Amino acid sequence: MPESFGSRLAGAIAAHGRLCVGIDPHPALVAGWGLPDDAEGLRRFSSVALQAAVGNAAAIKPQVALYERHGSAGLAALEELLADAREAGILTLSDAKRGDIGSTMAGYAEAWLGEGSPLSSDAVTVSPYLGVGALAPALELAAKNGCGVFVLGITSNPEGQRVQHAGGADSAAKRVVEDVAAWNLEHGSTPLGSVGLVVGATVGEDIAALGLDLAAGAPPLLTPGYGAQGATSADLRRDFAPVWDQLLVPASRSLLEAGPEGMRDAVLRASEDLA
Ligand SMILES: O=c1ccn([C@@H]2O[C@H](COP(=O)(O)O)[C@@H](O)[C@H]2O)c(=O)[nH]1
Repeated sequence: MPESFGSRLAGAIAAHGRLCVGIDPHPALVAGWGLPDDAEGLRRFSSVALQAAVGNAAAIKPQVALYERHGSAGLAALEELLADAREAGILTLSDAKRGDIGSTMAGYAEAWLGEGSPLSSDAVTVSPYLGVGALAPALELAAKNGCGVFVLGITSNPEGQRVQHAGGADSAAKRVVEDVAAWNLEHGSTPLGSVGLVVGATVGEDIAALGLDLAAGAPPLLTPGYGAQGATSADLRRDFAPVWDQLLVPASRSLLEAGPEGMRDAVLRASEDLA
């Protein structure tokens, strides 16, 4: 059996800290970096962002949508980034938010977690709207290949609440958290589970309100919202204190806005802020 993703992630956090560098080639950022908004521009953008992250962060998180804008040429740039990151020894978490019925989910799983697949990543984000059970092909392939899956729990955007909080004390979000805990408890949760949750840094106060037990099954917690969306390290320390060791904190625009020359320093500052 390969080393589990939970174990690999815990090792990466111990070695490089809990920052995850988001690589989001928004058109305005690409232009601000003096690059053309085409596949070649994305390639150069990704390469500089990767170099800023290597050795200074636990993982990178490319935002797949922003590569998909350029069709197959954009995805080729993403494939190159993933290969370069693998070569550099930094974990890759592709933010693709995939989700479908089980038989189709198997296709997504092969694409993002399959051994030797062009877009193969260490982990991928998935949506549980069709049921956590429908994600089984991804969870199973991840376990087989030593990869990880991050399931949307409570997201950082204000619009998420209407769906995710639905059900009150037995909310949709709570059921997702419970299903992820059950999977990790059955398949391994030491030092961390290999199935994680996305829990927005901006909605940390909702954890208690919804009665979410984020410690059960030790899911890694990806907490978008730190930086550009307004959440601070103080917010994270207040709301996530009992599960601090499970945190993988992504930041994209707040690092990328520093530009190609300033990005490495921005990464170092954020990493220090989260230490
Ligand atoms: O709940 C969620 C889930 C995913 N995201 C993604 O994270 C980054 C955040 O970027 P910033 O520039 O650091 O705000 C982006 O790729 C989102 O699609 C999220 O924000 N919230």
